Amino acid sequence: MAQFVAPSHLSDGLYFFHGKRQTIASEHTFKVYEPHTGQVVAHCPIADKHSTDKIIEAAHNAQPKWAELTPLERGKILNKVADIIRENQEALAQWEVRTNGKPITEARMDIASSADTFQFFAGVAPAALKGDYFDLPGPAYDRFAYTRREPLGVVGCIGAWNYPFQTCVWKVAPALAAGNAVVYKPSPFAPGSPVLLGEVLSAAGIPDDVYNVIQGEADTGNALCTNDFIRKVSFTGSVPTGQKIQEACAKRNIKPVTLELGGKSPFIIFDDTEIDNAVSGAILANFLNQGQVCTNATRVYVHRRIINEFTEALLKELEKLRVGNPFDEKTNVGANINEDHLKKIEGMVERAVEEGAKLLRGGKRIHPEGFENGFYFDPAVLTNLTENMEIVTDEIFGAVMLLLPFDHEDEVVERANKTGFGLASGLYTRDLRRAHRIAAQLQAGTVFINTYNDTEVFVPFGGFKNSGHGRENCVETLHAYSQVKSVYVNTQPNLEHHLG
Ligand SMILES: NC(=O)c1ccc[n+]([C@@H]2O[C@H](COP(=O)([O-])OP(=O)(O)OC[C@H]3O[C@@H](n4cnc5c(N)ncnc54)[C@H](O)[C@@H]3O)[C@@H](O)[C@H]2O)c1
Ligand SMILES: C[N+](C)(C)CCCC=O
Repeated sequence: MAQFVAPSHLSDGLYFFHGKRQTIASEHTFKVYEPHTGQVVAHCPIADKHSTDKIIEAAHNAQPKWAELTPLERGKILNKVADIIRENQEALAQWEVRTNGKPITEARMDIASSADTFQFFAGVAPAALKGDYFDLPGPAYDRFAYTRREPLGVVGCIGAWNYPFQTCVWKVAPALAAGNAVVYKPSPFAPGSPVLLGEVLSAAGIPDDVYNVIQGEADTGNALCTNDFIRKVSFTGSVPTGQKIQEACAKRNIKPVTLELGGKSPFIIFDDTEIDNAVSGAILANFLNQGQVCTNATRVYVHRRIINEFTEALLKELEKLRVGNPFDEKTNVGANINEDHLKKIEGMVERAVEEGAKLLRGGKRIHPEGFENGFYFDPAVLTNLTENMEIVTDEIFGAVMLLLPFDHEDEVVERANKTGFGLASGLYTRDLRRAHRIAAQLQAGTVFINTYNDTEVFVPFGGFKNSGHGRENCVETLHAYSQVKSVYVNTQPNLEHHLG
């Protein structure tokens, strides 16, 4: 068992199988960028169907031995994974910054919570992966039934780029705890983190081929979804890709899918709110991770009576915002994932302004000193918006806050729910009865009251409506990575009885 040592480079060896980092031969590659410098740091080979199938087959062969361990035995190994992640928190966080461009202070939180995720599933699996017992007619010791919770086999996971390490862990920890093998395909925009996790898992004692990483784009993802050995797919990404994945999985073996998709969350601020608290909440709901957060609440509804006061306090607070070098402890906003994404955000802001929106700050690419080629965007605040503008209806996935006035509770709830998405929502008020009344009406998988973007590994996370189905981060997740078998028992077989 090799000890985990954080690598000095990730320019090759971006695959993980047979228990170690590997590379493969391929005619096609994609470029890997370092967002904070804008430099190309690797050319990663793309896995075609043949390479994908081979790695999945090895996972299929390795899985039964892993499944033979009891959940407690697997849990002991997963607890070691948590320990190794904690021991290497700083090195892993530094890699997360290089991979994604986020501020180091946020990357440290992602890594710490990933350790908690392994510890949580290691601890709950022995109690959660249990069966039931049922009496049947006759003496209880003659006829009874029981259920067993069994792993699915090999689980295919496909990840997004905004939380590369954490997204991977949210899938891999419960899948492994439930006795499955995993084949993970990261986003080509952030391919390194799952490979580092592979080295951590091996150092903790996960058997070879139980955890694997393949690389590629849509075709590789599709090859994973349509492989017969894959018994479930867990996906994090956009709604259109989620639709394609659900369709591919339905056509090939009716694979169950967990879909963690996009959002367009509302954030409602009532006029009884402490303005400074609401300002902090709105900043957290919009500019965390450069705004590239699925739960982000770009639609900030502010009661008309306080909107001027709120806007003034917000703009004053944002004067302190530091955008730039993500390794600097004082930086609040780092680099966006890539140039295309940055242009997409800029384009949405430009079109909104053309449609009549007023830009109160930011909204443009900037070139911080020393990092001129990195993908930096000055967070935007827009007002003078209408509900049917593209920027108000579509997911931006960038640091753009939209200020929308409202007058009445019923009106704002209706406007908040007027979206196909349903991932998250938030509200700020001192009136707790109103807070819970609205929480019950908001059509979203998570509601934040006087807070935003909290995540705990034991609290379910997932979407309503087009934001997906299935949950991560809770005991029930183990059920999504296992299946129930019912066993009927007759301890007194009596053939005569059955023939009448
Ligand atoms: N709900 C959540 O937990 C959550 C978390 C993070 C991001 N997201 C969402 O993810 C989106 C941003 O991420 P993205 O740009 O990486 O999303 P994306 O849908 O473009 O890509 C996600 C992944 O799917 C792969 N892929 C693309 N086409 C595929 C296909 N046809 N078959 C199989 N795989 C395919 C990509 O290579 C990538 O690994 C946003 O919409 C965001 O809200 C959701
Ligand atoms: C940890 N957060 C901030 C809730 C992000 C969850 C993953 C969504 O992008």
